[in-house]
Amino acid sequence: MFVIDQFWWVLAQLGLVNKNAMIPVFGLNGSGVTALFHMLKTQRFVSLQPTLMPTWENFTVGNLNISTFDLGSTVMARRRWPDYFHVANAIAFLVDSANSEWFPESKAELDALLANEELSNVPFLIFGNKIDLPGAVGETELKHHLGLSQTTGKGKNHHQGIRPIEIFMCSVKERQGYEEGFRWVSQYVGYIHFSPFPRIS
Ligand SMILES: Nc1nc2c(ncn2[C@@H]2O[C@H](COP(=O)(O)OP(=O)(O)OP(=O)(O)O)[C@@H](O)[C@H]2O)c(=O)[nH]1
Ligand SMILES: [Mg+2]
Repeated sequence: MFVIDQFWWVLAQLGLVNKNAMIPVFGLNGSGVTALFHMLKTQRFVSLQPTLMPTWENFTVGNLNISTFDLGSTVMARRRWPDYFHVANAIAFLVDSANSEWFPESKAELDALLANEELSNVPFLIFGNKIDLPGAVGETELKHHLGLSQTTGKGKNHHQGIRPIEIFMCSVKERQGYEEGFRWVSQYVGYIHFSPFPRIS
């Protein structure tokens, strides 16, 4: 089994077969999670109501088949986020880069995720969304507000025993930036077996 896994992994790294990964996507209210999923599935940008019912979503970016959940971001929904940690091969976290008032709360939620032991080896893909809006901050400023002084780097990187973490500025509306983020994270993930089901608690 180990040899087959290694062989499959090499093919996947060469882009010859698709990888699968479970990547829960979190973010504060209105950061653009549902709009992102909608764009990835239908190539269309829509204005949406806040998510109230969790849904399970699937889409493909490059050679990565991504399974994920749209859980919403109400206080109740955020309490359920940890139920999905044990199935996560990576975490994506969206920040509305045009809503500076909410940067401290975004930082607090992101810090809590980064500090969670269950996620200690899980790569983090952070999106600074809505760069199309006039008030959006740039990458350096957003990194400062989120306390991300050192990130892994956007290229191909070697595992150095340190959790990969990187930020990608994007606009779901303008279809910019998010695919690069998923391509970056794809170098760290890709498993044949995973359970898509949340823990019952
Ligand atoms: N200008 C602009 N608006 C965006 C972008 N992405 C999302 N939006 C809009 O922002 C609003 C909130 O987006 P949603 O996708 O519903 O946000 P969400 O993260 O799912 O929010 P909750 O369901 O409340 O957790 C919607 O009206 C989207 O159309 C973007 O890149 N640019
Ligand atoms: Mg939503």
